[in-house]
Amino acid sequence: MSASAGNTIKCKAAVCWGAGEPLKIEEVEVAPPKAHEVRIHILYTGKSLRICHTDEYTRSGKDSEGVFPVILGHEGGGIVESVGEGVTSVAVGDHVIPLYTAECGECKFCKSGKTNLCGKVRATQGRGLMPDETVRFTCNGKPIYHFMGTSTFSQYTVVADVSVVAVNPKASLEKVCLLGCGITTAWGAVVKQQGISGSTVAVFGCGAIGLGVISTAKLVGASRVIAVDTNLGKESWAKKFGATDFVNPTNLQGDQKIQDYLVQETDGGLDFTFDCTGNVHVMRAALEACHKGWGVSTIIGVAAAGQEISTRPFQLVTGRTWRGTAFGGVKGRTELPGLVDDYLNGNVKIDEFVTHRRKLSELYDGFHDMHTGECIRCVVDMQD
Ligand SMILES: NC(=O)C1=CN([C@@H]2O[C@H](COP(=O)(O)OP(=O)(O)OC[C@H]3O[C@@H](n4cnc5c(N)ncnc54)[C@H](OP(=O)(O)O)[C@@H]3O)[C@@H](O)[C@H]2O)C=CC1
Ligand SMILES: N[C@@H](CCC(=O)N[C@@H](CSC=O)C(=O)NCC(=O)O)C(=O)O
Ligand SMILES: [Zn+2]
Ligand SMILES: [Zn+2]
Repeated sequence: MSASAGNTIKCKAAVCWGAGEPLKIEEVEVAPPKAHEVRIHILYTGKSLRICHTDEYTRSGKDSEGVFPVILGHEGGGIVESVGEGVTSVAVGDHVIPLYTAECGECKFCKSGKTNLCGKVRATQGRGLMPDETVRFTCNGKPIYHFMGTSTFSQYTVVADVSVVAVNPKASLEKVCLLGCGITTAWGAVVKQQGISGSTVAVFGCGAIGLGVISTAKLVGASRVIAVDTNLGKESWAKKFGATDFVNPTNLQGDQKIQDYLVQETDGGLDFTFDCTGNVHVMRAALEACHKGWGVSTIIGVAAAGQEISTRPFQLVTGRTWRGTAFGGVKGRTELPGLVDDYLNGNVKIDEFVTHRRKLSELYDGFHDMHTGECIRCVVDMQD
């Protein structure tokens, strides 16, 4: 047991006090873990300079589940500081990755074998609470909500035991923290679909998610991988990660739509497409760029509250499939240790995604940097 076990820990965290407000570095109190909870010393947390779009989306007030004040962050790596009663899956000193998609192994979802969407803690998680409907964070006496069951923008966080996995300590947490979201999502979105080997693929949006989809599609043997992005600076990134072609949809002749261009360019459409933008118009284009009879389009991007997708039902009647994925369909506790080993063996790229590093005190600066479009992933050193 560590010396701090059983005591409240005072540490620094980036707190968002209200929708649309900046993050403020504050001293917070982190209560000890209750039964079936784990307190983690977070060493690194990842973000796009967009802080992984999803944190920014909640900060901005566009998330229908957003609650404030809150400690955001969901792509972290750390070391278990203490555990509550009944925790058997991780121990003090383990190197761990918090999981925003829990895996209890016992609920209807987990037992179905059909999905990674565990139901055990999702309802309380969506309300910013621990499973017992209370919070472990306070700041100046005020309770602070949790985020996605992880809250990695704090030097210490508390998570449910079903929401954390121990990984090989030989892997640098500075790198594998990124498996907490983006890279794993992209990897799973590709490897969990049959038939991508030998097929044509189009990837809309070349941030970390899109680049991860491109590199995994290449890895599994896709015959052609077309990257689509409005940001010209992404062409060299897309090619570096394995894209065979790059198209800027704003540079097409006349008023040609990107889906029409792609259908023409690929003799009837793509076998597989992926939306990695979160833009509902792009999602439609990605579906309509699929080949009649068999094309499959996967939505990965998260759209703001109130946004809806649309297309002519004829697109589906004529054999295209529209689907989506959360955390790439990956079951975190079962599969992340293997993915970490794949990284150590050189079979999964992580280092190539890291374009920026920041100190905790600079975490919010990243929100400004995000508008430069130069960042793929930024790793924040939470001790600094
Ligand atoms: N389903 C899941 O489990 C997960 C979903 N996500 C979601 O995935 C999405 C992508 O995340 P991330 O890669 O970090 O985001 P980024 O913002 O880093 O990347 C998105 C890319 O798409 C480009 N883009 C914007 N508009 C268009 C357009 N109309 N056509 C083509 N490209 C466009 C952007 O260009 P520019 O920079 O110039 O705007 C940028 O290059 C987000 O919505 C995120 O919330 C993330 C993780 C997990
Ligand atoms: N609260 C949001 C939900 C946004 C969302 O879809 N999140 C993804 C992960 S995005 C990571 O960067 C996800 O896993 N969804 C499944 C889930 O159970 O939340 C909203 O209400 O829009
Ligand atoms: Zn479950
Ligand atoms: Zn994310």
